[in-house]
Amino acid sequence: MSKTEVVVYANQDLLAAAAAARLVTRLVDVQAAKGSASLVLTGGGTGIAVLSELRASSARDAIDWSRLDIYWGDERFVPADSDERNEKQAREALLDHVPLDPARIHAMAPSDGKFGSDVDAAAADYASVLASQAGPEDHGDVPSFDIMLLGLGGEGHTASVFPESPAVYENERSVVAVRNCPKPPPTRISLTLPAIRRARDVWLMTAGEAKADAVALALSGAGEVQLPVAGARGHRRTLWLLDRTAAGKLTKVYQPPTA
Ligand SMILES: O=C(O)[C@H](O)[C@@H](O)[C@H](O)[C@H](O)COP(=O)(O)O
Repeated sequence: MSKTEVVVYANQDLLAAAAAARLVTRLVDVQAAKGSASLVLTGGGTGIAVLSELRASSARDAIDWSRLDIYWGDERFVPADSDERNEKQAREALLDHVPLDPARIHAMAPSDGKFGSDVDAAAADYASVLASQAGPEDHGDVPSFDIMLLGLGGEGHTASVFPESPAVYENERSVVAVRNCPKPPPTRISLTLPAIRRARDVWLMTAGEAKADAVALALSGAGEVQLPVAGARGHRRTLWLLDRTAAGKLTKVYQPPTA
């Protein structure tokens, strides 16, 4: 039975630093247990800030970078060298500064890659990459990711799955193309909620008052069609890492000690 935990930090900087520290601990434990680990990255300010904090951490090299598989939960369908690309931001924040095995960095295709402007082909290709990485123990065509990092929007999107969008109704495919996305840029590639739920741990990381309603609704049982982040659950654990403002509308159960 999956469990949900909520941890509230005083501010966004502390949230990012603490999430990075948690990543070191969890990835080291997973690698000690099974030799390798898999981490799914997210775009967005908080997600990239966590990677920057991980790069700066004095404990970061306790992780065996050569045995870490990197994936993305979503990607903006833009040219490879665009500053809007999640992969480029992640490389600048962390990936290009640690000794990862390049063959274990599984990026989604850019709009100037081998599929050109065909975002559907690029999404289908990533689905096949996931299928190729899944093993018999995964019982399907998506790996059981050890940790999936996700952000969320004020209206409840996560990855690039937006409320009432075609992606939120997708129950067959693991990866879809997203068009006319309310958050620019408009064309993206995203894991679907069923694929997100293949993760052992889902870590939802967000800060700011603008997210408080979505956080409170998601933690009080909102439906995933209207609030996709409510459907982002790990099959082992769902961990919400928040700053005080994003947690501002939660019940007292989740409020940090007043001291
Ligand atoms: O590619 C993206 O834009 C992200 O995957 C998106 O889901 C992001 O995580 C949220 O919109 C939160 O972004 P902020 O942390 O910047 O609020």
